[in-house]
Amino acid sequence: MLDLDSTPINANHWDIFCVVVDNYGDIGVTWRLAKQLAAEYAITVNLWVDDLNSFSHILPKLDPCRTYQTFYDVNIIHWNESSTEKYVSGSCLIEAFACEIPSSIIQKLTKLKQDSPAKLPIWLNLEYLSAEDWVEGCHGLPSCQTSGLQKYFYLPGFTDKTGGLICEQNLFSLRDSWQSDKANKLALFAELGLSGIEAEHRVISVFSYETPSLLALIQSWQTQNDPIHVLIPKGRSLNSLTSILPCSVNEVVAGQQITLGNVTLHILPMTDQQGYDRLLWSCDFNIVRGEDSFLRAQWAAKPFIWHIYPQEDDYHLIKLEAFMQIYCDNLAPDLAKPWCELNLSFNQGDQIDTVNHWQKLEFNHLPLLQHAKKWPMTALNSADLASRLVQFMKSR
Ligand SMILES: Cc1cn([C@H]2C[C@H](O)[C@@H](COP(=O)(O)OP(=O)(O)O[C@H]3O[C@@H](C)[C@H](O)[C@@H](O)[C@H]3O)O2)c(=O)[nH]c1=O
Repeated sequence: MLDLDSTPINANHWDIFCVVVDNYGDIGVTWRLAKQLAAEYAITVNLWVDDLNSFSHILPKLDPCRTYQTFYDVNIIHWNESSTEKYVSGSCLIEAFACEIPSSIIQKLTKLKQDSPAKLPIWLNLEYLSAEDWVEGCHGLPSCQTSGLQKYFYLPGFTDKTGGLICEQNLFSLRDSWQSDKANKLALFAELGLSGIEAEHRVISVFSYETPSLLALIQSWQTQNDPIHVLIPKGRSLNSLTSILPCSVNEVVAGQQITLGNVTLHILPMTDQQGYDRLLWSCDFNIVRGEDSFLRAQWAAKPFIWHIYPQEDDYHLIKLEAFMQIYCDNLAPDLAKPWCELNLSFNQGDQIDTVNHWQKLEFNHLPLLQHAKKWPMTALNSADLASRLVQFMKSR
């Protein structure tokens, strides 16, 4: 067991601080990054997280009652007042998504700046992913704090002037080898306890927020000729389906199977991130949300709908437009149009348009799939986030 009192801390270690605002995205992104830095760059990473209960949904082996534990060579520390008192500075300090590090740490850093400035860690604020144009101009900018310390803005993004996208070096080869054999997906479905799925059946995963569009889509699939399996982890998507569930949402259990005409809803347990990646690789279409599942759906090389995290004054629709524009850059207009309209209407909760655009796209499934296969290399734009981050650190 890791214990900061007894463990010698390598002065080159990195600290990543994460506040779980809601759901799993904040911890999802920082956990991916921490694992990759440890595995590919042999960096000792301390991941400080304020809510281990949420974290345990995507890392089932995590014990929410323990302050220090290590998985995949990442030191996971429950961030609270007493644990942060033991903070020892390393070479990099990442505040994820503008979560504010405690004043006790700022005081330590301020003192370090006076006593031995060369030992100050590079302090970064890792921002949310956006495809908007302004990201290039703000990525890497320094910001002087009232404490006199300097912090940099690190902005992920899709172009070479941004901080890049999280993607492990071997991810695409693992995905390709998984997808090259249909037996893999069938084995995964069996492992998850899903029955009745045959190799040629259409399988769609759903990890969305609440929206009437989801209900409309599932109702439209019910009347189709071919079987469709909808895989839904227990969570927020189900709140939109109360009118078609045989019981209340609270009574729904993982493993449950609900038949609605030609549609079978399979309720899934949450799995770890690796399991979720495999699920995305195994489905024909994925409905995803937030930030991390949105990116992983792109890496899965399958067509998807992005249910973007709603923001005030519909700002999220601007972010959605920005992404759709780059995603459709090399896509034929007669395909790009219905795909964008499907995403927009799904996000706006427009039931009629969502179903109409879905139906238009169905006939174009193959070209959309071909585009989805090409997209990951285009999006990655020569270097992933972790490698750009390591370069960024070297250049400071
Ligand atoms: C369904 C499932 C997801 N996951 C993981 C994948 C992701 O890492 C994580 C989900 O995170 P996201 O897709 O980002 O969606 P999200 O909606 O959960 O998270 C967020 O979105 C951000 C944009 C907001 O700022 C956050 O505050 C947060 O709300 O859960 C699993 O590991 N196993 C599973 O079974």
